[in-house]
Amino acid sequence: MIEFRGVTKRFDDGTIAVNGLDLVVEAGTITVFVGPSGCGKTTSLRMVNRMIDPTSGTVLVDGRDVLTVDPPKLRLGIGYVIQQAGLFPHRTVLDNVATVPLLSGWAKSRARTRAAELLELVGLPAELGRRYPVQLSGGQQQRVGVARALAADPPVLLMDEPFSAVDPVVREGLQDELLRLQAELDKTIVFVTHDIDEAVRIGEKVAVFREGGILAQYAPPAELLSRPADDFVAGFVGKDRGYRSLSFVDASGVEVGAADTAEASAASGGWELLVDGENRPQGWSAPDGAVVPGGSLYGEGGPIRGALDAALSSPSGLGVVVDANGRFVGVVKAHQVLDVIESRRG
Ligand SMILES: Nc1ncnc2c1ncn2[C@@H]1O[C@H](COP(=O)(O)OP(=O)(O)OP(=O)(O)O)[C@@H](O)[C@H]1O
Repeated sequence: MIEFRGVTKRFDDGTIAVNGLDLVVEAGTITVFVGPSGCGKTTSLRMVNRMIDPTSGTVLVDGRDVLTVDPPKLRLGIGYVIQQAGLFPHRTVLDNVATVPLLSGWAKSRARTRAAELLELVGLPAELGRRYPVQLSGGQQQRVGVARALAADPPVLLMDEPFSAVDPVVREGLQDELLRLQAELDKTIVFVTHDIDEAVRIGEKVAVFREGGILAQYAPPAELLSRPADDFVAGFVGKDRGYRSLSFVDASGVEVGAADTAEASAASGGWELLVDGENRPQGWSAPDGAVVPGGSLYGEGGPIRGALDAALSSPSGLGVVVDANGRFVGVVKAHQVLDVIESRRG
């Protein structure tokens, strides 16, 4: 657990970067610090591993005031990942990952074996270990940065805009990878970003900072979207928040209709779903016989947002529901989904 108690940071030039921060990061969770530029996210993060010390107040890691722990010792238990990975350019990927174990006194062969395991853990092929950082893509470098931070198996991981230098598609892949890793490793992670979509996607709790280093709201993502504390947070979480909040609502109660393609056709004014030999949707046949691409597919059991999107994006107006193997299960209509949302308003 990480705890900020009345933490303020005033730099020598008088800038107040963090102002009276009170916040608890629960062990084994991903907490995201988000907010506009200059609102104190990085300063708050760096007070955890003592790259910056507070002017007043206390930061505790597992109940210990960090000011009572020697910084090098403290940092052995706290992995740190930064934007563009911050890898050592003249060391191979494997040696980059082995850095911390070597610093902790491990024998070289053991450190390298561990480094190889970590590359596998973050989804990189072993042969990349022999390359130098410049010979990797941005996304691969970020994975190496994560592997390096995990090398000493620290209980705490600090991540400062780790994925912001890569394009949106790679970024989403890295976010998924982080969520997968976290399900396995159960670290206490603090993740800084200025991207609210990234924050609500990966955070179990999200701290929204405002200018002047003030905490505006600290809540689970669903609550931020459905009940922003004030106009600043509402503005920051942005447009479409009603729709986006459906990402956190389950779809129980939405009836999936007509599990066969012929019936789907009857219900849709001549539109017919096309499936392959494995019953996987391939698009629609329009009433005039033209073949058109399908809309988004809704994976059974997913959040209700996916069901609504499938219906809205389908050329026939029938959202296509598939099982975990991508096989056709049935169809949903937008009004059915909306009826369920309405009925839950209570
Ligand atoms: N060493 C320093 N001396 C003086 N002011 C500083 C120093 N470091 C940061 N600041 C100021 O403190 C404030 C908070 O900075 P910080 O880097 O924590 O913000 P941030 O929210 O992480 O911003 P960004 O998203 O742009 O990285 C800013 O106004 C910044 O200019």
